[in-house]
Amino acid sequence: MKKRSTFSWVIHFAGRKKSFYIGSVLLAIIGVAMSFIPYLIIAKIVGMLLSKDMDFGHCMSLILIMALCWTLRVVFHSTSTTLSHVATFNVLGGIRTQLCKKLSTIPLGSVLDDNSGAYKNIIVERVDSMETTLAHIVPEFTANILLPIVMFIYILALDWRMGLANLISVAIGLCFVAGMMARSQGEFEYTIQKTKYLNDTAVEYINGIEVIKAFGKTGSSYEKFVLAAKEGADCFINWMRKCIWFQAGSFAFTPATFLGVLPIGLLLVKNGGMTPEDFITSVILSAGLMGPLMIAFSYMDDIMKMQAIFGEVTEIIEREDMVRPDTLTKQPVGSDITLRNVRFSYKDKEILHGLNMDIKQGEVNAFVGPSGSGKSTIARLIDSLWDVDEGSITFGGVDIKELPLDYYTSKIAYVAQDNYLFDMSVMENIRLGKAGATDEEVIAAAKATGCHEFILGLENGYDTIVGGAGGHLSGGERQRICIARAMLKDAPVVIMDEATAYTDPENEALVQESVAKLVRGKTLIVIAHRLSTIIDADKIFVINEGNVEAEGTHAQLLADCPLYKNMWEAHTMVKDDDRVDSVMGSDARREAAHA
Ligand SMILES: Nc1ncnc2c1ncn2[C@@H]1O[C@H](COP(=O)(O)OP(=O)(O)OP(=O)(O)O)[C@@H](O)[C@H]1O
Repeated sequence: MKKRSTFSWVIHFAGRKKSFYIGSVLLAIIGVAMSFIPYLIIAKIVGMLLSKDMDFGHCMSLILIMALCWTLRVVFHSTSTTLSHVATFNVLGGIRTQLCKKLSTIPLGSVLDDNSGAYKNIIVERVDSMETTLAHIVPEFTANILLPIVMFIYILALDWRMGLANLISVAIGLCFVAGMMARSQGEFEYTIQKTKYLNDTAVEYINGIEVIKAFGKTGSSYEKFVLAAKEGADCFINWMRKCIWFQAGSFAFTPATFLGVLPIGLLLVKNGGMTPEDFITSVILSAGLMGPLMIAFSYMDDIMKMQAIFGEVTEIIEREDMVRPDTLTKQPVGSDITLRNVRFSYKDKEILHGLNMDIKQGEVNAFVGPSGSGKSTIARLIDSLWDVDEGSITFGGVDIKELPLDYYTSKIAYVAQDNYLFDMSVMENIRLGKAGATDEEVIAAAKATGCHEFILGLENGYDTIVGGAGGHLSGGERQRICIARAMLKDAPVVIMDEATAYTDPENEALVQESVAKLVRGKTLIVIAHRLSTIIDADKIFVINEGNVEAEGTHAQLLADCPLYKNMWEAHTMVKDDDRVDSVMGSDARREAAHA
């Protein structure tokens, strides 16, 4: 992809509001003209005074014109800033929309591999922090750069020597700037990096506060945050320490135009090379020359920060999308899923080593195997959350890479373990399964999965707002709402990551009941953690170290697959232990009651 400059990104994101930026620049230019006129008027009045040719009435009308110019300058400047703000909010909105869109088109792996705090930080805070710079830079920069240029050209036209005399202090100031740049090379990027790390750490700390408290890690996690804050402060102080004297030198000398203008001008007047009126005009204009430029230069830091943020934004935006066609060219027949010689790695570590699987339409399939063997990875590949590195996955005989993403995702409903519910009503959360579904359809899906009664029992029924990540509901309730959402989606294939949590018998029975209703007549792929739930499956795949070690029914595998047999024995033993525990528990209770 062609690399774009920050300017080109701004124009790109401004979309139809880019004309607002153009308008903002034009108004800023008119504002500059309004700022320039008063200087000429002052010079004119001083000239009249010197030539003893002063007409009071004329002077008063000039002063009125000056006042009008100042007023118009404020009007044009404010309008320019307003337009620029409107365009800027469009840019920020555009960036955020594109970032969010991008997160859904790049492989999920590349999103999950990154620190989640970093995404929040960039989408919310970093983008927001550009607002002031971006909104003010157009009018301010235009005015503060253009006005001195116009003034400088005017001085040159009056007397080119006076023009050049202005540059003496600028040259000295620039030497200090060059020294500053040389001393702080690399420091700026490092400071930005550390600040970003600090922000990410802060977001991560807040996100993980529940876990941190639960595991008593407040001290060590807080330490990480404190260390990041200290590093951030240290590198900033170090950077400032290196620059401060050079910065002070440049601030002191650059605006001191009188250092060159006064001696050279006086010499010219003395030798008859310039009239006193021109001298006065040049001095007045020179006095106002550098102030605006210094203001413009003070934006440099912000501009560099903005460029760094655009760098982070474009790094995400330019990531490679999952390659999928826009239109359906090959129509799948049925919904059989076939995996052939599938290989897959997370970064450099190969997890799946040439898998083959046949998942038949309408059957119940289970993936079982030791923890970390690759069950969830296979399910995510089937759900097209990642792309296979080698081999293929077909759906109804067509390679899923040849199917439009929208089409394919409409065929698969994924019920994950850690089901996410958005901070909105139960009704809206279920409706996410099918865009535009009516309330009746949502309620029908909830009834079909046996959730209707418990939803009606919530504080505001279907209008109950569930907190961020569904925090106001129990784990079992969250999962059942997600099952209702999947039901509404009505996809022919359901992938279910069986919950390992919330395994209390009552909830388990309710969830199982909901699942049974959800998958009637559909293909079910269940990642099973409790073998007792899948003994009736049509096909059980035993996954071990990224390979299919065996496949068959429960009875076949018990007879032929030692790994499955061991797992089953371990599972039934745990169940027996549970029973022993509960008996002992009731005995203990009885003893306690007697006591
Ligand atoms: N995003 C990731 N980046 C790097 N490695 C990963 C990632 N996700 C999973 N893995 C690794 O891939 C391997 C397979 O993980 P996977 O989650 O597929 O196993 P699983 O059989 O579903 O395990 P479990 O039963 O414990 O959920 C593990 O070694 C895991 O550490």
